[in-house]
Order: sequence, then structure tokens, then C-alpha cells
Amino acid sequence: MSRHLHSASRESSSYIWDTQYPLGQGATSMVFRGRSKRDGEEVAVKVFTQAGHMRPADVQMREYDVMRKLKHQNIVSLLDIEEEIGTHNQVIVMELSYSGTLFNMLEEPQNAYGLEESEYFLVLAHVAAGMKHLRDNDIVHRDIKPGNILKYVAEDGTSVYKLTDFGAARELQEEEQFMSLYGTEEYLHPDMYERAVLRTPARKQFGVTVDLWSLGVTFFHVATGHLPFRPFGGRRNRDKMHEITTQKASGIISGIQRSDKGPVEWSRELPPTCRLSLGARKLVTPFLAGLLESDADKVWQFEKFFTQAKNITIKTVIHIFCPTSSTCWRIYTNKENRMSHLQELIAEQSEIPSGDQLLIFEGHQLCDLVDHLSPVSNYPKSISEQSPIFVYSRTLDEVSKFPPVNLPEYPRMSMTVVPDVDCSQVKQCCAVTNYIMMDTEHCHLRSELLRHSVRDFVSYVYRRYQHLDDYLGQLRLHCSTARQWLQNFAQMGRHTLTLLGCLSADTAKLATEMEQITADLMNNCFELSSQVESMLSKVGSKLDRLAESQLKRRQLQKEWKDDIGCQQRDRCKERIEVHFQSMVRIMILFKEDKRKRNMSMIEEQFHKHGKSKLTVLCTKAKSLYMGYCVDQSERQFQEFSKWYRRAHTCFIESEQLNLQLSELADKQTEFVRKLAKLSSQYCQSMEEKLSRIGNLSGNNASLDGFKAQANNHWNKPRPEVLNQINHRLKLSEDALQSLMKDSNLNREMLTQLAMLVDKDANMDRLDGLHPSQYG
Ligand SMILES: Nc1ncnc2c1ncn2[C@@H]1O[C@H](COP(=O)(O)OP(=O)(O)OP(=O)(O)O)[C@@H](O)[C@H]1O
Repeated sequence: MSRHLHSASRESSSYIWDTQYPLGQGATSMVFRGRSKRDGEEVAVKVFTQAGHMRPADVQMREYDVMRKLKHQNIVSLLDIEEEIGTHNQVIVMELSYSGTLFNMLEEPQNAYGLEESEYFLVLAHVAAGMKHLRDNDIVHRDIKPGNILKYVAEDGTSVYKLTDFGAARELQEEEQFMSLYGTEEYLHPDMYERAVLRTPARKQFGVTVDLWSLGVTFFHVATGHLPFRPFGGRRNRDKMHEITTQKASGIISGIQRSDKGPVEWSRELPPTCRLSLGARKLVTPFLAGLLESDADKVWQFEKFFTQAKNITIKTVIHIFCPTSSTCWRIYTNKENRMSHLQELIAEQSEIPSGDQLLIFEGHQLCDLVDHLSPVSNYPKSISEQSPIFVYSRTLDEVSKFPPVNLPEYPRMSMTVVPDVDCSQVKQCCAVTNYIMMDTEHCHLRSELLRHSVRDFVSYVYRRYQHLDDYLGQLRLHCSTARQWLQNFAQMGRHTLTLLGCLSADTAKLATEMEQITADLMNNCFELSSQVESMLSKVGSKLDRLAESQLKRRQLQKEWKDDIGCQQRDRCKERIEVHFQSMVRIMILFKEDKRKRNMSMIEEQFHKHGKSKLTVLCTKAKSLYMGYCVDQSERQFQEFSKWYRRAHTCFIESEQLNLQLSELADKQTEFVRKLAKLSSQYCQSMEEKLSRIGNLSGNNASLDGFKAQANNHWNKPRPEVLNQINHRLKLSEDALQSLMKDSNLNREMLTQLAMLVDKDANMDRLDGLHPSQYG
């Protein structure tokens, strides 16, 4: 050893490390923080203990060989293998983790009930990627557990998880088997457990898939903060442990024996305290069940594990909030999926059938913001937990019950001083209080989202009313133009027919025929016009009334009391955090007390004081949450329930108005089409008949033709009526001119009508005002 070094310092040719504060200790080694002599870079140095050196040389070499072979972002990098100066023992130099292992993380109060969801999925993705690299290199790890997964932090601040500790690893092809025993008992495959822990003589062989079981136990542990299979008394009750893992049915993911010789509580679900959302649980539960399969016929192969892990981790999350049940949902879906699929997934969690769902984002219906066929990856990037899509049922105005609160229990504390027990109890108190803190935050978020949902719902309903009102305005204008047109047409028709009636016997006949031809259509048009009129007045007065009460007087908006419920300014979470920090300080003191062999009288008094303070702090934290936050949120929810019934009525009214306006628009279209038919039939028949009269006289129905025809009739010299004839002739000439003018007018009206029909057809494209767009 170098003379210049501190007594706790050790070194190799390129590294130096301090043995005073180990980063961690395993069964065969201690790991220390060290530095490179070359560039001062911090490193982790794994130094083998006596137990490590006792292993056969080839087993020791295997760890070096495996580490040399592996190079992957999810496997801890080997920097060097060097000889320690003085002892000549080999040390492994690795990249240093400042954050420790997953096991260390699970020991922290904030993770005592499992990791937060996004972090959990990172673990899953990274561990699966690391395992894939191991498989690609035909390596079996044989000691997968949270303590062998290190956390690193990437430059962008995100976590990177890496597999470490290849002391038990060796090369093994997929079809090969091994016999030696490795691993940590809680994570061992039942067959290996039987041999290694229960020491049964059977010479069972094990395949690469033993790692899959350990992965299942690890992923369960990371999701819940505790082990899946727990006999009463833990490691002391190994037969029961073996019984639990081997007797569990397929699909069971946990078995807990809570009392001595008591029954095992089997479960196919993750515990309620687990922090994963319902959406995440739906993915993770069958995944865990697949990994924790002890039936050799049903056991997964690695490929299955890789594809399932990939299926889970590539999904994108869409945040949904259901105000009527005050629940946040995370919908995990593939990026390329469309709205119909998203709605099916929402239906699975919310029980609102997809056809019944009303999805609102930022005051708009989601289907007005994104195309039905657009993939979810194109949805607004602003959709987040704080700004989710709100889902309502179109048909139900009832709200569900306020969701029950699921809190882990505080331990029952006695006043007797038992440092070991006290230490674990204070740790549990910290964990429960931390859980309450997170729940408080969530409760507060839900209160905020309820307020947000009211604002969005009001603006959605009002926007809808505004559109309906605008649309009604357009329809009113359109209807009155069509009505005016019909009246003008009828007037012009009457005028034409009167003229024809007094022109000649032929034209009078024609007039009668024309009247018969158009009478039905004309009556039909008048009938339709009055139907449109009455519908318009009915829907119009209803909409006018709603526009007055809602758009003008904002009644719905005013009925909501925004200040009920837990508010940011109440600082509930911060208040509970103060209690939590006090508990942490007690925990530090208790740990010190545990280290001391004997406590003095005064120290014991202080310890007792710490215990009673702890009890007070727990009561305070819980009652602040339950008595204030939850209570306030429940009151807010009840208020919302009353308000929503009215809001839903407004929505239903707007739906009905929308329907009535659509019916009105259809009737109006029918009316305009009939007008067009009337007009073209009138023109066509009139032209036909006029030309027939023209042909009778050998001329076209021109003024000259009529003149000639009239002269024929009246040019016999009857002097007493000559003046009269001439006068009639003059009248006829005027009438014919007028008829021609009428015909032109008719053409013009026809063009106008064509425009009206066109406009009618285009109504639904005008500024998106057609009510069918809201349907
Ligand atoms: N690269 C590293 N950076 C920081 N800490 C580390 C690193 N590698 C290991 N450790 C710490 O050292 C502990 C022991 O390391 P490791 O698991 O490799 O040793 P082991 O003796 O093989 O343990 P085991 O009992 O799991 O076989 C780890 O649990 C961890 O806390």
C-alpha cells in the first residue's frame, strides 16, 4: 500500500478508492467510490471479500469475462479490471451510480408502495433492453433483483436503469441447462428455491428462463414496494414459501400469509395501495402473471417476454378525467390507434359505452379538433394530466359516488421501547405519511380538474348554443327568402294566367290547363311553407329563450360555486410535509438509538418522547387529509353533482334543438326543392303550350303570330265593332309583350331559385354552422 495514502485508502495502478464509506455490500464483495488517477473521474470499485475469494477461480473469472463481453446502455459499463496494490486481488472498476440501486430507491418513504408510473415503465423498458442484450450474448444472469439494478441519470435528467452484478452470470444457450445454485432466495424460481433453500436432493436442472421468474418478482416488488409471495415469518417459514410459489394457480400474482399457520391470501390483482393507474395495471398485471408462471407447460420463453415488454413500453398515454366519478384515467394505447379505439379503451375503464361518450378538450368536442381517422400520436400535445380530455356520458346526468380513499395503515404503536421494532415502525409511519402527501396532491388535482371541467363544459355548451343561434339566424333568412319567392311566383303566375285568359280562346284554355297542372304543386309549396314557418317559430322561441338565459345572462356559469373544495392556498400538502419532515427526524434519531447497544435513562426518555410525538404527528397528518382535504373534495363533488344535473339538461336541450334545427333544415330543403320543381314545371309547360299555339297558326308563338291570328278572327268588316277590335288588338299586343316580359322574369326567378337551392345545399358548409356537425 502506498505511504502517501490515508489509511482507509486503497489503490490499483490507475485507481484509488476510500474504504471508509462503502457504496454497498453484497454477499461476495464491497463496492467503494473511487477515482481515476488519469483524469480524476469518479468510479465504483468492486472489491471481493473473503467469501468472494473462496469461490472457485473459474467462477471468479466468469464475472470478468461476462462483463468484458457486454456493452449496452442498460448494462453497467466495465471500465477496468485491475490488481489492488499490496493485496494483488483483482478489483472491478465500473461506471459509478450516484443514485444507488432500485432496492435503495424502494427503501425511501416515497417509494415504499412502489415507483411512480412513468418511472416504473422506464425500469421495465430498460431492464428488458438489458436482458435482451444478455440473451443476444447467450448469458443467463441468475441473480436478477432490485438490488442488482442501478439507477443513473442521463444528461436530460431522465433515469437510466442498468443491470449489474454478474457474479452469478454465465454463458448459457436457450436450450442448455445448468445445475449450480445462485441468486437471492425471495427472487428464486421455485425449482431453484427447492434445491438451493430447501436443499432437496433432487438433481433438477434449470434453464435460462429462471431469470424470467426473478424478473416477475422484481417487477412486482418495484410496482408495489413489497414482495409478491410472503409466508408469515418471512425467511423463517421457507416451506410455506415453497408451497406458495408452487401451489399458486396460473394468473395469481401474489400470495400472502398474514398470520401464523393462517390461510394464504391469493390475488390476481395488484394491491390497492400500488401507485400504478388502472390503465397501467391492465397492462402490467397479465405481464406479471406471465412471468410468475411456475407451470412448466405454460412458462414464457424470452422472446415472449421481450415482445410483451415492448408492447407495454411503446404505448402512448392519453390523460382522461371523468368529472362525474372524479377519477383520472390514463389510457395506454398504440400511437397509430384512432379515436374509435381510444373510446373502446375509455369504455373499459369508465363503463361509459363508446357511443355514449362525450369527449371534451379545451371547451371543444374532441372530434371537432381532430379527425376521427387521425392517429392518437397527432392529438394535441397539450393533453396532459393537468389538462386532460374530459369524458361525460351523453345520456346519464347522474354522478357516481365519490371514490373511496385507500390508505395504507399506520402501524399500531406501543409505548415500550424496542429499538428494532421502533425503527421499522417509524419507517412505516414515514411511508404512510408520504403516501398521504401524494394522495393529498392527487385529491387537490382532482378538485382543480373538477373546476376546470365545469369551465370547459360551460364554454362547450355556450359555444354550441351560439352556433345553434347563428344557424337559426341563417335558417330564418333562408326561409323568408324562399317564402318571398313563393309569393312572388304565385303573384306572377296569377298575372300571366289572367293575361292568357283574356287573350284568346286557345290561350284561355291554356291558362286553365296551366292552373290545373301547377295547382297541386303550388298548394304543396304553400303547405310546406307554413310547416316550415311553424317549426321555425317553435324552435326559434325555445332557442331565443335559452340564448337569453344562457348566452346573455350566463345562468349556468353563475350557478357554479368555484371556491368550494380543496384549494392550492390551503397548503394541505405542504402542511402534511411539515409533519413528514418531523417524522424523518425521529427516524434518524431512532436509527441512532438502534445502533447504540444500551440507552441511558435520559436517552430512553427522549426515545419515548419521540414515540409519542410520532403518534401525534400521524394523527395530525391523517386527520388533515381525511378531515379537511377529502371532506372538502367530497362537498365539492356533491355540489358538482347538483350543478351537473342542470348542466346536463342544458346539454340535452342543445341536443334536442340541434335535432329540431336539423329537421327544420330538412323541411326547408324539401320546400326549396319543391319550389324548384314548381318553377321548372311551370316554365316547361308554359313554353310547350305557347309553342303549340304558335304552331297552330303556322308561326311560332311570336307577337306577329298572335297578331295574325287575332286579325284572322277579327278583321271581318263589322264597322260597329271595328274600334273595339282595334282596341282588343292593342290590348293583346300589350298582353303579349307583358307575357314575354313575364317569361323573362320567370327565367330570372328560376336562376334565383337555382341559387337558393344551391345555397340550401351549401348551408352545412357555411362556417361550420350546420348542427349536424355537433351530432
Ligand atoms: N457501479 C456502482 N455504483 C454505485 N454503487 C454500486 C455499483 N455497483 C454496486 N454498487 C453497490 O454495491 C452493492 C453490491 O454490489 P454487487 O451486487 O455487485 O455485489 P455482490 O457482492 O455481487 O452482491 P450480491 O449479494 O447481490 O451477489 C450493490 O447492491 C450497490 O448498492
